[in-house]
Amino acid sequence: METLLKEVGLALCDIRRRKPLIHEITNYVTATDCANITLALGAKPIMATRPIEAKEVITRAKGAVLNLGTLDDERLKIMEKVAAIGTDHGVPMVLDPVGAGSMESRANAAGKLLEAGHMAVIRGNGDEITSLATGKLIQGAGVDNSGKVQLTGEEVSEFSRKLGTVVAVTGAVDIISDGKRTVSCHNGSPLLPFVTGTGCMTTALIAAFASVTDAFTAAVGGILSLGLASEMVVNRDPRTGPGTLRQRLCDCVFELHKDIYILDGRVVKDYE
Ligand SMILES: Nc1ncnc2c1ncn2[C@@H]1O[C@H](COP(=O)(O)OP(=O)(O)OP(=O)(O)O)[C@@H](O)[C@H]1O
Ligand SMILES: Cc1ncsc1CCO
Repeated sequence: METLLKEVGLALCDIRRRKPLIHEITNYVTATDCANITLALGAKPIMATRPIEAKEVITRAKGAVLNLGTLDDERLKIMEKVAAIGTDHGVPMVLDPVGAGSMESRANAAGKLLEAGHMAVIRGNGDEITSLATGKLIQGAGVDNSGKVQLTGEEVSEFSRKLGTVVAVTGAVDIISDGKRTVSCHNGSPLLPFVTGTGCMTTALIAAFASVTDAFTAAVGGILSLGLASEMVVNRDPRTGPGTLRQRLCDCVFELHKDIYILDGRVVKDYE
């Protein structure tokens, strides 16, 4: 585990040295938060959605986010195009299947993107990942984690092999698998679900890490970065509520340093 956490720390240094461009096609609810947290980590976000810009941006990017949060038909077409071109150019892409846990139309859209290109990582909550891997929708779930699905490391590993990508399931405990290695991350704060877009922000951080390291290390790095930053915010001020947490998350991501993962990261090998 020490090696993995050291790799994450080195990847953070690489991001800060190289300042990789990250093409983020995300939703209008959380776009600003995603852009700011990407900058706070050390990468450079660009939110480009005009059809004519798709090729120009994805071919220059070192990583990409495809987030289904506020999807429309035109945006889905652009994402399909970006998924295909990004795959041809070897750009690591992270799919965030927002809402695919409860909406058939979103699950279908996610399926189209998985056909259009190769995703380095799929990051979602338990509802979303279960729906993509099994086709089962979770009744009544919205875009937020319903908490009804508690996946095991074995299941996430199986989903990773089935979907052919690294799968990162977030929640109170996060589980990450590349089908061979599976770990669980135990950092974070119970306040995080009260701030919309913390999943979207995690996905943006994973894409930044994926631009400098392998997909599995990237998923661990993005998740730990958000979790550790949230702990820093809450530990410094016991009166922290959702508004303060949102405001201060970027400050604490900005403060992260290479050794923090090994010092404070709570990561456990889950299943092989
Ligand atoms: N109860 C909790 N305790 C600690 N950390 C949590 C908890 N719930 C979620 N998290 C963390 O919050 C972040 C977002 O995870 P979550 O599963 O809530 O995403 P999401 O449902 O996709 O969010 P959104 O759609 O609002 O972007 C992750 O980094 C996760 O580790
Ligand atoms: C609330 C909400 N609705 C669509 S996207 C989004 C942000 C969290 O994913």
